[in-house]
Amino acid sequence: MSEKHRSDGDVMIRLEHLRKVFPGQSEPAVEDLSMEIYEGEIVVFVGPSGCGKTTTMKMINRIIEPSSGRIFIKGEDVTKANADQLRRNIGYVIQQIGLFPHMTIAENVATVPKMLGWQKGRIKERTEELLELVNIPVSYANRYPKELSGGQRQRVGVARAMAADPPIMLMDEPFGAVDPITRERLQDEFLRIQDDIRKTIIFVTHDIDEAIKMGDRIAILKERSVIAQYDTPERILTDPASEFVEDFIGSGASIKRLSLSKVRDIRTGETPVAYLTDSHEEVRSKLTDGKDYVLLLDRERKPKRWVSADDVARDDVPLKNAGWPAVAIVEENASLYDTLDTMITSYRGSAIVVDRDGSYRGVVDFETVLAAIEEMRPHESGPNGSPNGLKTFRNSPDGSR
Ligand SMILES: Nc1ncnc2c1ncn2[C@@H]1O[C@H](COP(=O)(O)OP(=O)(O)OP(=O)(O)O)[C@@H](O)[C@H]1O
Repeated sequence: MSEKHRSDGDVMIRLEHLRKVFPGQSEPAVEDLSMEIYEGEIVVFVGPSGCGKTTTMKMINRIIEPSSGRIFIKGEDVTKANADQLRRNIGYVIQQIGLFPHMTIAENVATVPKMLGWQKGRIKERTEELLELVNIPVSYANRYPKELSGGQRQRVGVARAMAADPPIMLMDEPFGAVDPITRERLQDEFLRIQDDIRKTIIFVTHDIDEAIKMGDRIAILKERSVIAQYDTPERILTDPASEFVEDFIGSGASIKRLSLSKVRDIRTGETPVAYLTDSHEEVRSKLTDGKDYVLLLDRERKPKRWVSADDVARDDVPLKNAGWPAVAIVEENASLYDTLDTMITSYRGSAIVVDRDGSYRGVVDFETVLAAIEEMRPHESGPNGSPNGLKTFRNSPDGSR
């Protein structure tokens, strides 16, 4: 069950012809939405402002009552179920104003367990466990929300939503109100947590890049929550269903795809290597057959320095000072996007790939990455082909693009 992008999971949430017309409005906010959400997946709702994302999400926990249509959770029709009961099974994280300002961090996290009548000891234990999970020092338990940073408040919001261990979580722009660096960290942390907890999550965002990063599946919504495409990030990027989706993805679909591919999935190259403890003669012997550089490794095979023939010409310069430091290093699970970024800023235009322990595995250069991009392209020709390949992923049925 832990594999990403499964298509064979159990359906956790089924929405059938959901519709919402707010009182006094002539147009529906949500017109006729049907979809299935698989257990353990993160489904991201993304779409332009006012298209109905929040309304749709709030109908799932019935903060907003649907005008018509039905909601099933694990096959059970909950459209008319007791709404309080329902909400206990659904954690809810909202942007910014999520926390109760007059309650301490611990009290905020304990809201639902308290409502459920848990014993004090159990609540304390759970609160501490959750604060640890979301990276908040337990010593902050008695602080008030205003004494925390924006990122910390968001973490507490996530902890609170998870308190009673609900199988479903709704997250409405949960990381929207923090700076980009904190946001990225919160996203990474949350994905790490999700790897363990495997909740079924509906995640609302404006940001297509966040959707691509967080989603096992993405629902791109148009006005009135009409689904423009509901698919995996890969499929959305490689095969956008319409011009609307293409426009929503924006420019650089190929570049965005690079954030989904890992460097370990492509063929890495080799470079001559030697050890810092080797003799100069030994290092020089590797610089034959047109090889210009040798990568020097330490005893644990961690990359340390690049050297050329000139750098090792004199035996009196110790190898640990010869050449220049090897700094453009990426882990095998780095995305191609990050790898490319590292390569661009590196002196040699290549990156050294290491395993989790930091030991040398290989090198990648622009050619390797370009070859990988080439392989990602569908092998089609004709009117859809474009020389730079950047807009050719779309496989339109009418062959018009
Ligand atoms: N309580 C309400 N009463 C009347 N109209 C509402 C209400 N809540 C939302 N709407 C309208 O329903 C439509 C969808 O709003 P909703 O908040 O669901 O959109 P959204 O996609 O979440 O937007 P955003 O991304 O800007 O948060 C909008 O036109 C909005 O004005």
